[in-house]
Amino acid sequence: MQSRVSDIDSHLTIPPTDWYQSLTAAGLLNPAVHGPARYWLQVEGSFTRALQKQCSRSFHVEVRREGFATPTQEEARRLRIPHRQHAWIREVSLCGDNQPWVLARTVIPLKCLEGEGRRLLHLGNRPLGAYLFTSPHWQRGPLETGLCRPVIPGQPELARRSLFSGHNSSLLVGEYLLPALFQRNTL
Ligand SMILES: C=C(O[C@@H]1C=C(C(=O)O)C=C[C@H]1O)C(=O)O
Repeated sequence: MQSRVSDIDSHLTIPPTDWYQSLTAAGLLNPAVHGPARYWLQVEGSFTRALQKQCSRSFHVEVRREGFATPTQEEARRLRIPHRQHAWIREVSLCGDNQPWVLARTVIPLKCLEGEGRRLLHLGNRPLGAYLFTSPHWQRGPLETGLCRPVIPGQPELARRSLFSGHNSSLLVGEYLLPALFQRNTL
């Protein structure tokens, strides 16, 4: 997988994360989910759109790592694909007003890349949400809440994730909230 991550911003990497079926379940272990991040853990519709609404100047997507790689065992299980099967894995920063607000990791199984799904290989800095929410094929499943275990100071502590299901395949989108997003006191 090609990486564009430098040492300077290594805190902008995704820590190991435990996933819970609901915000309430995660809240029993970490009440921070009910704090200022709560809105972002639950907001429906396109996350990109929700972030764009919060920007005063600009929004952009920065690709950090992208390529064929092996998902984690837990991701493979969630996607119901064989453990060692490669998938297209895309990791990006979603930046508001030139600051990283969210890290996103999307695992796209081979089956999703067939036919018009090939476009997913060439998104570059265009947000995935623009593709998923303008195509009638994709349906979002329920949101899970993630509690991260940061290993480097500044890494995200809270996350959300959901499956998007297409014709006969699903992809998995995880969004990891950086404190810069919800410590801005604007919501
Ligand atoms: C899934 C969406 O797409 C967003 C864009 C992403 C990307 O470009 O890789 C990743 C995660 C998302 O937050 C969305 O807007 O809801």
